[in-house]
Formats: sequence, C-alpha cells, structure tokens
Amino acid sequence: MAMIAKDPHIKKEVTIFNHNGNKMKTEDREIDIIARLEEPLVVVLGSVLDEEECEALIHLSKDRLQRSKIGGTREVSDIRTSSGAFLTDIENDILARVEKRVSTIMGIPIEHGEGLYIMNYKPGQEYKEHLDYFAPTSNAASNNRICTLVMYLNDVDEGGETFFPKLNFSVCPQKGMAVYFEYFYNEQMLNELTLHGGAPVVKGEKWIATQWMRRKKLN
Ligand SMILES: O=C(O)CCC(=O)C(=O)O
Ligand SMILES: [Fe+2]
Repeated sequence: MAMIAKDPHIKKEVTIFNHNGNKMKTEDREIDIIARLEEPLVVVLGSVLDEEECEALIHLSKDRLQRSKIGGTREVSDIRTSSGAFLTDIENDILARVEKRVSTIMGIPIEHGEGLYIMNYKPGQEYKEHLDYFAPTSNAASNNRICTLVMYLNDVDEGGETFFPKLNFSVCPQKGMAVYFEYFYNEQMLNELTLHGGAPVVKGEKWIATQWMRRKKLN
C-alpha cells in the first residue's frame, strides 16, 4: 500500500480520516480511494455501496420523504429544494451494515452521527452552496458537525454534481461512490473552504445518502 510522502517541514493540520493508499478495508467491503485533496481534506471514494444497498436505502426512504429543511431551526428554504428523510428508528439489516461501514470510513462511532439522511432531487432541484457546520451562534454548535460523507445512490443523467466553489472542484454522482470531507481544522479558513452544494439536476433524478458526524455523541 503506497503511503503519501510527508515533508516534515510542511506543517499540515491533523485530519480525522486515517486511511492512506488506494484502498481501505472495512468489515465487509474493500473501498477504493480514488482521489484526494489534502487541505481541506476532500476524498472521492469508489465501491462504497453495492446495487442492492443503494436500492434498499432509496426504498426505505420512499414513504418518509419530506421537503428538506436547513439550519439549527429546521426551516424550509430555497437554499435546498430537494426532499429528504432521516433513516432513524428503522430496524433493517442492510441499513445496519451500511451504518457500520460509514462509521469505519469516517473513523467515528455511529453514535456521533445524526442518522443517514436520504435526499432526492428532481430536475431543477438543488442544494445551493453552504457549510455543513452550524454557525457559532446556533444552539447546535455546542456539539457541532465535523465531517460529512455523501454517498451517491444512483447515476444522474445530467447535472447534480457536488461542487466546492472555493476549491474549483466538483464530483459527478456515480452510483455506489461517495465524497468525504472534513471541517474540523484549527485554521478556520480551511473549514470555510469546504463550502459546497448540490448543482441542479438537469436530466433524470438524483438520490444521495448523507452522514454528518458530530464532535461528540448525540443524546
Ligand atoms: O447534493 C449534494 O451533492 C450535496 C449534499 C450536501 O451538501 C449535504 O448533504 O450536506
Ligand atoms: Fe452539505
């Protein structure tokens, strides 16, 4: 497994994600590390979910979907026009397996997670650029989010990229792949560079599953 060469003279901030090389092993699946940007850390992952898992997550969310809300106050807003559902309080083997894998990928116990959030975007729907962490003035900031994994559950015919405007970088949704990024740096400027959004879907639809992790356990 190739390691990233570290120059001791370059001061690099500590990251949460602790996988190097081109593959990572989880309990039940080998995941491909396809591309990475170092600071802030943004990692593109392949082979995270198989077909059956993607379909099961979509299916589990179908009769729970509601217009997505944003922020600590959970308001409906033009910033996010998709529909979504948290897969919490569901007993399902596939969901449990996926949650375990997500926790291994992110290197954080699942108790720090808010539950998988499934989102569906129809043509024209989008999630405008935003930061995933809560503003310091928000109540939720006392146990703030520190990293995100967005998993793509289907192929989008056109549009729907996850874009990072300050990094001039975007990820095209491909079924079973994912993008991971973190914003737990001491250097606040690095956190702000994780500004991102979901570009409008042009053709087809887009399904994703997002896991946001908090600094401490929830509840
Ligand atoms: O739709 C996307 O690609 C991005 C989703 C996102 O930003 C989020 O779930 O926090
Ligand atoms: Fe986001």
